[in-house]
Amino acid sequence: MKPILSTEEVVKLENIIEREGTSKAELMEHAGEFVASTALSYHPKEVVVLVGFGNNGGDGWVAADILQQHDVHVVVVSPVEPNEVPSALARHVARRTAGRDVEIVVGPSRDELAALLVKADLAIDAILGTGFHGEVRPPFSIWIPTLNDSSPRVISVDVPSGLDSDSGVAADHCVRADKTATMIAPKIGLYSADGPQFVGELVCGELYDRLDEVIDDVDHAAEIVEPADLVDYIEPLPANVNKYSRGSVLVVAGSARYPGAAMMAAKSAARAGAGYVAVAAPDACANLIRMALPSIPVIAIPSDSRGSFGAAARQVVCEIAKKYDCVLCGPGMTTASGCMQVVSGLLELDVPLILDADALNCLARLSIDGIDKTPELYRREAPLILTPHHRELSRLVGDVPVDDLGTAIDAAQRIEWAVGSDNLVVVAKGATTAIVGVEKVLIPISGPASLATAGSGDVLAGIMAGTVATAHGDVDRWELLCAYAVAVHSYTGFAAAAEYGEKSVIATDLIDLIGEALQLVENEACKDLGILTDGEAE
Ligand SMILES: NC(=O)C1=CN([C@@H]2O[C@H](COP(=O)(O)OP(=O)(O)OC[C@H]3O[C@@H](n4cnc5c(N)ncnc54)[C@H](O)[C@@H]3O)[C@@H](O)[C@H]2O)[C@H](O)CC1
Ligand SMILES: [K+]
Repeated sequence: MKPILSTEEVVKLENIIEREGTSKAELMEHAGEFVASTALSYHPKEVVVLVGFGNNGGDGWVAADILQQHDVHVVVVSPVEPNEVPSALARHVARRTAGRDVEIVVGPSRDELAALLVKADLAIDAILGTGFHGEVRPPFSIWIPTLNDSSPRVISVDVPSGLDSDSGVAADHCVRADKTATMIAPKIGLYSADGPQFVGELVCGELYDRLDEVIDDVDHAAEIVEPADLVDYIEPLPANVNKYSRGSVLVVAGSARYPGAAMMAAKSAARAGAGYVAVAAPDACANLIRMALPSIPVIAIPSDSRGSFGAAARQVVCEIAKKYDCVLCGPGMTTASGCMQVVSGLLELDVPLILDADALNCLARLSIDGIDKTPELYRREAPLILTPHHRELSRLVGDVPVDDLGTAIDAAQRIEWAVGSDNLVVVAKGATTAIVGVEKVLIPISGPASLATAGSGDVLAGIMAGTVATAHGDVDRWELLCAYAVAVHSYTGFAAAAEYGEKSVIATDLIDLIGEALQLVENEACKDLGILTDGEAE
């Protein structure tokens, strides 16, 4: 796993590295080398390097120097003369670069800058880095839109200029990068809020060869899960299994209004590998589900007058649920009072439980001012996985706003820390999904925007249930298991976008591609680990 840091932790890490004997000046040299090598991979002939007042600019001055030594024609665009750069570290490298054969343009007008960019085939954005806050001031408020309107490829140094490296909020003017070359470790803002829209492809330069020895001396805002980290969950199906030993799932879901959600979740759980999946649905929609899913037994549960779980549902559902390896509750269920009772009953059972969709809304309603204020509601011995999107997560914590990765992690941690159990995982779904455990935050492989379609969450919940059931409780880290399920869901998105076109994917497409997605995750893991698959070995 690869750590993601807050800006504060990056600064702490720089100080630790300095105490270990590598100065900030040396780190700046390495940062410039990394930017230059990233640029050289495009074989540019004419490069414009835009530098700001601070150390981000310093990285740019170093890169300009190296590129020029590789026979690239370089123009550095600076707001001030090299001698007047305020940061001492950056001033030192600016003067050095100025002493070589590099063209320097100080304080160009908008038109002069545009003319320089027209001639270039690559631009390096070293205007603002982690020191940026607020709104962009002149001259950068003129430079940035001019750069965004120009044609060359753009590499941003550390963060796209104008992006807050912690919140990921983009200022009115923010560089839209093709590639971001970040330093030491990715900053959390690159994944949060507007970050993913501006970052382009992300590459990271470690800058310090003993980074592994010091990286755990600072807190990690999150960790990126790579395919190789998921290898423990990739296992062939043993020959001697039966349908029950493969893992069983009970999907407690559906209503007369939303029977489809139960169907999609159940079918997804089966496609994800569970050998026996059953649905417990209100009798008002049980027949409909039965007809749609011939391979899945459907247990009819007493309904209320509107076709949701009724008052007698809790006892019936809980009696059945005890027998399964995993229970998934919520898709299409509504928040009728019978549903709230079903949720509170399932929470009391000793069975791995996933609460999704309306089960989360029921849970929110069972508390008064956020579930974190009444942890006894959801504290349990058996594993509990909550899979809220941002609105559901906000409701769970008493309507505290949740609208980006940072606020989602904060809200999920409130829920986690109120209970403090290793068996509780909050999968905070969003453009970037965060899997929040009591100690760690994991960022699994993100899927394409095609996944933002109605029913996609039901498919994820089903994949999650199938994954939990097939693990049979033999799980060291529930967060990592959830990361596997999210990765599989992400790959169904890639496979479906390739098959149907990215705008045309609908949730039912994803279900039939779960098998392909399981294989894609396995292939990526093998690639990461340098293991040849059978096909490649032949
Ligand atoms: N992380 C590392 O280990 C390394 C990072 N390096 C690079 O250094 C920058 C951070 O440098 P710093 O000098 O702290 O900040 P910046 O260069 O981002 O900017 C400071 C500069 O910008 C001005 N400024 C701030 N806000 C605004 C605004 N709203 N409008 C206009 N100007 C603004 C401020 O006045 C300062 O002058 C990091 O990102 C890396 O690129 C090291 O080089 C290597 C190690
Ligand atoms: K930058």
